Amino acid sequence: MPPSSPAARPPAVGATDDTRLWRRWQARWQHWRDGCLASPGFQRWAAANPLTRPIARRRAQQLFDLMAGFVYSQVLLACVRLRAFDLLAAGPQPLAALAATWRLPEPAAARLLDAAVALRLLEQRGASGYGLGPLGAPMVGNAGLAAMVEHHAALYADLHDPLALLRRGAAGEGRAASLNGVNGGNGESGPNGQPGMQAALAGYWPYADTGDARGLSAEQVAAYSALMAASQPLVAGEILDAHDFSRHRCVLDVAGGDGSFLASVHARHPQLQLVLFDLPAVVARPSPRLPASAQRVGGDFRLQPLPRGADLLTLVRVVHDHDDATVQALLRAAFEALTPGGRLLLAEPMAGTPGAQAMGDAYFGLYLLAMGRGRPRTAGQLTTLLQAAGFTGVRRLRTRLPLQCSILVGCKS
Ligand SMILES: CC(C)=CCC/C(C)=C/CC/C(C)=C/C=C/C(C)=C/C=C/C=C(C)/C=C/C=C(C)/C=C/C=C(C)/C=C/CC(C)(C)O
Ligand SMILES: C[S@@+](CC[C@H](N)C(=O)[O-])C[C@H]1O[C@@H](n2cnc3c(N)ncnc32)[C@H](O)[C@@H]1O
Repeated sequence: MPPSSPAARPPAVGATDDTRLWRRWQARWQHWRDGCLASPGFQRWAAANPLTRPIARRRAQQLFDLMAGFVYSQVLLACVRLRAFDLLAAGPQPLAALAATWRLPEPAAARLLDAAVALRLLEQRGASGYGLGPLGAPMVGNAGLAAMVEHHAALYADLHDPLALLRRGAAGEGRAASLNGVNGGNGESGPNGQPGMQAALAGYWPYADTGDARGLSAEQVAAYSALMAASQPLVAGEILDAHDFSRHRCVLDVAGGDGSFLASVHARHPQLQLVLFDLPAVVARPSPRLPASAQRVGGDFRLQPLPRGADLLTLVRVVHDHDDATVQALLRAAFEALTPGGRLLLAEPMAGTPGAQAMGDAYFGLYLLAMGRGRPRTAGQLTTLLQAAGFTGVRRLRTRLPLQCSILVGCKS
């Protein structure tokens, strides 16, 4: 039994005899079950037995999908690069036409199209050729999803050697844990804590490993700011539907990127005063949808106080980028900046989200490791951090697609 499994841990102080007995039985059952599932004989029997066969087939398929997932991702990437979904939005097209448009030999185009059909991204439409599939149709015109798929090239490169990534990441975490102040890095070491070590995703998000991020140039923030602006519609609608913004007077969006979220707030609630806070190079980016009346403040929230006076402060896809010490300081600064009775709204994908567990600890766990800082947190862990900063009445708001973001709201009472 692995030492970290709950059954192997010593019973908590005060555990009753019943609890100890229950844990012992649980451990025995788990040991027996693991032995069965690992045994080729049991696997053969379960696949042959009509009662257990559906379970055996489903498990085999799930394991195969885990092994082959990286291939599926590249099929999706090829479709995105060829703009296959937007192209087929107008209607199905025959193989010859698609191959000509893409300047691919017909057999190569057929290979890709058949792969996309098998993955339900596309559908075979008889004599008409190929049309959209149920998983390809939501990609039509969705610049945010297309940009997400494209930028995964950096993560894919870092995951090439997962153990090397984990070892570099562990070195970075050790260093972060030894820091006392709120200043994340000292600027001397490379991404992931190794001097001179260059990692693709850490280079894409340069603020993650920079002591004073105010010096980042327009060029350094361009790619990630464009990705965040393109993908912002995935979350803005969820947040605006979940929380009643009309009860507020002034919204401060901290680390709000180029103002895309505030622009969506403005489109629904034009009466609200808006303040955008982000790194100087980010707030300087043009954002045509943001009204001229919106105030733009450039700075590093680890090094300077936040603008005061808002009665709603939003942190959208921000906190998971940072280690606990930085988050604690940021939440305290947010508490200070809000007017009495003001609200803090924190929105991001959260670990342990029912039905989307893989998104939290698997996808964002490794994503943020490759990025060089931060970790996915559960709603419970975030609630504890919010309460420690002084917020009361912290509650989770319902969102339609928790895969994309979950929301917590707390009050400065
Ligand atoms: C017959 C008919 C018409 C219907 C019957 C059946 C029916 C009701 C079907 C429903 C069809 C439907 C409405 C489908 C909708 C699909 C949707 C909305 C799909 C959405 C997918 C969203 C995805 C895949 C989101 C992915 C998000 C990702 C990968 C986000 C990554 C975020 C990152 C990397 C953030 C980075 C920031 C940092 C650095 C961590 O701070
Ligand atoms: C993942 S992006 C999210 C942007 C935006 N909230 C959204 O959801 O589209 C994180 C943002 O935090 C900003 N940021 C990171 N570290 C910061 C710091 N120390 N001070 C101010 N902004 C920072 C980045 O520039 C970036 O715009």
